[in-house]
Amino acid sequence: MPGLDGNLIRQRLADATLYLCTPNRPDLAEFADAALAGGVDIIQLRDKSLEAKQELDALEILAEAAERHGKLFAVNDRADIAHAVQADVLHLGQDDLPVPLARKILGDDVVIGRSTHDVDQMRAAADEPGVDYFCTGPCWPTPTKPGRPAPGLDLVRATKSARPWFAIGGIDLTNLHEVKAAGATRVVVVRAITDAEDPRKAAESFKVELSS
Ligand SMILES: Cc1ncc(COP(=O)(O)OP(=O)(O)O)c(N)n1
Ligand SMILES: Cc1ncsc1CCOP(=O)(O)O
Ligand SMILES: [Mg+2]
Repeated sequence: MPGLDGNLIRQRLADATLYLCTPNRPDLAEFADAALAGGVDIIQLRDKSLEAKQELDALEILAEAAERHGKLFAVNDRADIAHAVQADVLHLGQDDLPVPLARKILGDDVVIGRSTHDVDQMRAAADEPGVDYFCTGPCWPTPTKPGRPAPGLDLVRATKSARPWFAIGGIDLTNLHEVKAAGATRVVVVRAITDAEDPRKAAESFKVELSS
């Protein structure tokens, strides 16, 4: 299956407001379908426990689900795997592969995102060549990323960029209004959708709140 054209991926990124990271799970195909039907715009496999073959299998499921819904699928950390599966998006943290190296592997038709945790990193990601979007956070300490200190909403308030950027970390439907009031229009979530009894409804509720 050929990958999407880079312009189409960047158009979808420009329209994206809800980004979901999910671990692998036995019902991954049904879960991804529900989340994407509810309005998730980008779905990332984030699961450090997987062997490469398991990761490839899970990514195939996400790629097919994203294609069915006209949305984007993302690989975390690994440019080689992103290249192998023709991912739409690669997400890189501060301790991951440098962006220029990832670009060498992936070319220009893949969106690359960056994590940032303080004002200096945020400003660097806002200007760094080869970066398409970045994330700021955690907004609140979160068990999903243990040991990562939370810069909190101050970093969201400080963030200004022409590039798309997302707030991340501890965000749920009860505190989303605070994240929006701090200036974010796009969010990344994990537990708020992966732990939801009805992932489709949870995604729909996020989209309603993000569009108002
Ligand atoms: C969309 C998105 N934002 C942030 C992260 C976190 O990346 P990183 O800081 O490299 O931490 P790990 O996820 O690799 O543990 C992400 N994966 N996706
Ligand atoms: C991967 C990552 N990076 C910063 S916070 C975070 C996890 C966010 O997870 P949750 O939405 O469950 O708090
Ligand atoms: Mg990483």
